[in-house]
Amino acid sequence: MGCISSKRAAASASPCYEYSAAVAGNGSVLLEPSSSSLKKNNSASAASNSNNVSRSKSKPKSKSNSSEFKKSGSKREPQNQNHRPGDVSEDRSVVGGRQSKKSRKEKEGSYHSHNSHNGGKGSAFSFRLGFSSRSSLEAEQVSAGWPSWLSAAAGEAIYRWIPLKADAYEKLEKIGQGTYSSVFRAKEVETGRIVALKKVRFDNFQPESIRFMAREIMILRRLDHPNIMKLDGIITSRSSNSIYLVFEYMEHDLAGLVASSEIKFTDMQIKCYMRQLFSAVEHCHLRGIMHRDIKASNILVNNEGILKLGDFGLANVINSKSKRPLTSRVVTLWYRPPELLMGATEYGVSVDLWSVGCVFAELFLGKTLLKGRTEVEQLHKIFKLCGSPPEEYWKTSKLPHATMFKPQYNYESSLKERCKEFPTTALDMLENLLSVEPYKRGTASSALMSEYFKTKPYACDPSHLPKYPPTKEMDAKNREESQRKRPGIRARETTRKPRRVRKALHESNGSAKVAPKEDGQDDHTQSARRINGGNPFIPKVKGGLLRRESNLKPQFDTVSENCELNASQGYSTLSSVQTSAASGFAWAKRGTEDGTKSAVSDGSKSQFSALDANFAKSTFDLKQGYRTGKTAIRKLRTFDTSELASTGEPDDTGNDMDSVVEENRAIEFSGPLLSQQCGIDEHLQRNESHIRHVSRRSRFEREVEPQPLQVTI
Ligand SMILES: Nc1ncnc2c1ncn2[C@@H]1O[C@H](COP(=O)(O)OP(=O)(O)OP(=O)(O)O)[C@@H](O)[C@H]1O
Repeated sequence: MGCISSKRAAASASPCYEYSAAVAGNGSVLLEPSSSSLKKNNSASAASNSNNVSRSKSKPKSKSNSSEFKKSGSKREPQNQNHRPGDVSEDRSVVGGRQSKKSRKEKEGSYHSHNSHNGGKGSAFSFRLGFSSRSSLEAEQVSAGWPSWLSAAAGEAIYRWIPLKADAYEKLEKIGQGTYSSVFRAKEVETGRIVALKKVRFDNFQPESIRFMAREIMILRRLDHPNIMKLDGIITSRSSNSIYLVFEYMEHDLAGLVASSEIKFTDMQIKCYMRQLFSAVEHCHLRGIMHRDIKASNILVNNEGILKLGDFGLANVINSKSKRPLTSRVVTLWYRPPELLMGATEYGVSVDLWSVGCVFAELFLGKTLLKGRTEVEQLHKIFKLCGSPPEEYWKTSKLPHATMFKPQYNYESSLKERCKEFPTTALDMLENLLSVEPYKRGTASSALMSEYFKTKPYACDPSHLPKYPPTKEMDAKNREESQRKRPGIRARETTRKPRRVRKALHESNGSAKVAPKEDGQDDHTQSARRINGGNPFIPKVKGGLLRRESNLKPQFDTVSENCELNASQGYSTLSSVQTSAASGFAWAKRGTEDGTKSAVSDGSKSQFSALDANFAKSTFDLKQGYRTGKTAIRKLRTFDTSELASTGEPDDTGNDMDSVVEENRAIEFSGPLLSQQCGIDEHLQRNESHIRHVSRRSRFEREVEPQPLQVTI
């Protein structure tokens, strides 16, 4: 296929790529160096080694070396928790030698300590490695300064790079918290440049979790576009169980901007952001990558108005030839397309277009478009907004759970009504993006060529966007927290909104993800704390049914299994709760793991009892969660390896990450998907107040617990 060159691409300064190259890139991800380059590498690393050794010997171990990072003047500077004594000065390969550019070039041969961005077809990343064995590659990488655990599990991801030096950065404050990472602002000592350090931690050096991270790195290295976050390099330590990914620093994320009450985007500004976002998505898709977690908080914006798509932790390579099923447990719930909610295991880039549609609407509305609290509710909201698909769709659908989710009544789309304030061309584009049928969503390229971008008011130039005060999702959260701590406000707010529930979830969870939220609340502070599988609050009943969830990332599934165990111990009666196939939606319960089919109880009554049980169990889990949650997280904070597990080793296509769906996965319902006539809203409200009550009580219990005395030695 020819080169994609258009005014649009030029306008966005997007490089010109061949589609065929992108797709061909899917499979071959490795590099074949010539034997001479191999020799060069060997001698380079030997040189690098001796250099490191002599440096570590000559450099006396000082106190400040006890932290991997240079000490910041700021008192708030977080210390590296994973530091072990001797990390820096005793272990020569703890941090690789990142000398001045010139000497580095001389000494390292073909290694790069930062992103070389040779982007496009010629990427070093996209050839085959010629090492005689994995162990020789490992030896090579270890001598270049990489820890062996990383090289063993993710050699390809770090191929031809050397680690960056930790003490080349001064770590400043924490700026973001993700599911499995913390993000810090930091200063590059030599240049004063501000960067973002994403700390990714692994428990017990599990190869699967390392390979998940490796996939993110490999994908980031494959991408090279002004609207996609650039990975500058990796800081690692031989002994620590974490690494830092170094990114350029971005002042804002869209979640924070949208949440700010002072910011209301104009049409031109929205168009400017959307053009940049579509350009980023187009680049990913042309390079054979689907992001699978597009949401406002993963879209970063700097003070120059440049938007960059970040967080490729769930991204995957598109492999149209592969018959391997994909996991449907991707994309944050509010941005998750209907086919994934219905369990699709074969899907493509159109999942991203749905998410982009949700972000698009959010920019206009100033709040999240579809805020389901459970997968079922999310799908219900989608059908109510976008219309339920025609009969033909259900007849021909191969989606695993399609028959279960088919609504009894057809819904007409209410999108026009809900978005009546939008410009016509924007609404047309939104209708395409939010098509329940994926093929109707078009492509990022077609969106960029749509009438929306061709009509006035045109997109403004990024440099004309206003300079915003700090508005990260985390800033918004902090603002909310400090507001809440102010006396007077606290009492009022706690009676108005069940925040305590979410806080409890947050705390018991151990990671900053929660929660169902109520209309009118700040969406994005919620999204950072959304419900996830690690939350003991989630009522997942063994053997089948209910769960109040879930925009979890797949890596946390195992955590919820642990919680499921806790729950089932004390609340086993709930496992017999049945759902109904009778009204509202055609329910069926999938066989449990041992293959038994559940009986289907009758009538709408059981629908409600399922929902009641769900919420009742939530309260149980909430209490239980305080006790078990943290241990559960600690023990089982591991990745859902379903996409990694099938092969273990990379296959020829390099697409080993992309595979097996959770077999035997119990279908998790949060209650039946009811039509509005069934009064689900009132029911949810009732349950909500029940949760509120329990959370208040449990908080009260916690508060009256005696606090341990502080002992000063
Ligand atoms: N380069 C950056 N510059 C500034 N802030 C950043 C940068 N990268 C990430 N952040 C902040 O950190 C937050 C979390 O980062 P990121 O999404 O990459 O982590 P994650 O663990 O994958 O998160 P999640 O689970 O929410 O997807 C972002 O929402 C953003 O606010």
